[in-house]
Amino acid sequence: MSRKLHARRIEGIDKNIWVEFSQLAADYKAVNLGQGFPDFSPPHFIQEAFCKALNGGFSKHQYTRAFGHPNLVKILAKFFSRIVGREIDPMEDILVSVGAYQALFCTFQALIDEGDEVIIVEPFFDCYQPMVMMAGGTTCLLDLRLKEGCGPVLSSADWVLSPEELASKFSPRTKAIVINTPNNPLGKVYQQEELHMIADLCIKHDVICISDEVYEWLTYDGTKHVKIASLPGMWERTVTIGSAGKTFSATGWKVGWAMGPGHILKHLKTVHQNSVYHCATAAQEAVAVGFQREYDVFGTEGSYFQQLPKHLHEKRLRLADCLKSVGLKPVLPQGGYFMIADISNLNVDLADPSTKDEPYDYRFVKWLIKEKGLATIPVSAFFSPEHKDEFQKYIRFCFVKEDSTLQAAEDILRQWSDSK
Ligand SMILES: Cc1ncc(COP(=O)(O)O)c(CNOCC(=O)O)c1O
Repeated sequence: MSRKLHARRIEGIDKNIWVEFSQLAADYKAVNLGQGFPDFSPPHFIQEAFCKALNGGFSKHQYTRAFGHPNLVKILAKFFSRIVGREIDPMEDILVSVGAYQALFCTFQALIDEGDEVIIVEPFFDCYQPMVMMAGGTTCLLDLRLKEGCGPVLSSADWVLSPEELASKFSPRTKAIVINTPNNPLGKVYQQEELHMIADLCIKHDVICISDEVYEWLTYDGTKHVKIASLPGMWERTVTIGSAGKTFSATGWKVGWAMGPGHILKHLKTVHQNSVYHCATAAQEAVAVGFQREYDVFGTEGSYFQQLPKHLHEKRLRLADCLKSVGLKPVLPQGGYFMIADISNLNVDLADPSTKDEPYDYRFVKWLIKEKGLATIPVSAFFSPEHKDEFQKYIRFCFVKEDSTLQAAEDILRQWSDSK
């Protein structure tokens, strides 16, 4: 066929970090600290809820309400009304999606037009920029910067927004700003004053805030997660993105949601009903049961939302100690699943000719997979093409893994370090 096949909207966004590196990790049977998914099962109560749904009669095997299974949207509204301090309408203010990915896609497709600018804070979860481009928008990039006078052990809190630089990115063409807190890959948790700074500018310039909060329950050392939608004047202009996969360690179920005022959500629903239309009924029922349980035990030791961060806290410190012991410089995350580490101290002969034109961190990660059998993710993948070169000396480790997996990774790193 001689005619051009692909649509203009997908030009330049065909490469995907997850497709490339997950395949490489599988091909080399590497210990996988790469893609962000637990290598353990969801908690029993939600597995049992899924089994009960599957054996709960025909209706859980058939279509349910397009914008979200009634049991799920009702408990999501009830649960998060208590968090944001306002009444959330389950039928108007929530769209259940195929993971947070689809909630993000519906948001950009529904709200961004040709010529609209979207402010994205770097480093960012890689799909934001391609999704803005597919919607016809333009990205306006803003870097988190390492603040002056950081201590010897870096924390994600050391990366901050410049108030002046942030303000300078807002223009009459700015339609939205995307924030992700806790942040992937850095693990930064935006503090109240930073969120107020963003909120003030959104209100001043009449801009939508898209707040990706999929790691909302995973904060450490007493760090508090604040929902920007709960700040004065922000509910009306914020789309909050959530993920049952990250909330209940069930990434394969692909249940997520967008939450916000009905006058915005109605447009996301238009995209949803003209694309995916519907999410898995049984999985939604199981997530609804999970949230009802968590509603009943919220804030107590029995809550999974308390237990998981406690469980991951130890893993996070153990990984940081291991990385430091082999000459890497970890950045301790305030939240999330991931820890980045500076690899600039390591002199490795990256002789593989097949990767010579790739960024240094890509080449290093491929070498680590192929030669040492350990999978991680290059952090320049979380930067725009325009800024990739400035951030090629970090790699990302995922620590939401069984202790045996972390031990296997440590053994590889220590053997390598001893042999240098
Ligand atoms: C910030 C963020 N938003 C959204 C999502 C997607 O969430 P869901 O799985 O619910 O679609 C993810 C999942 N990331 O997983 C890939 C990785 O970083 O290793 C995410 O990190």
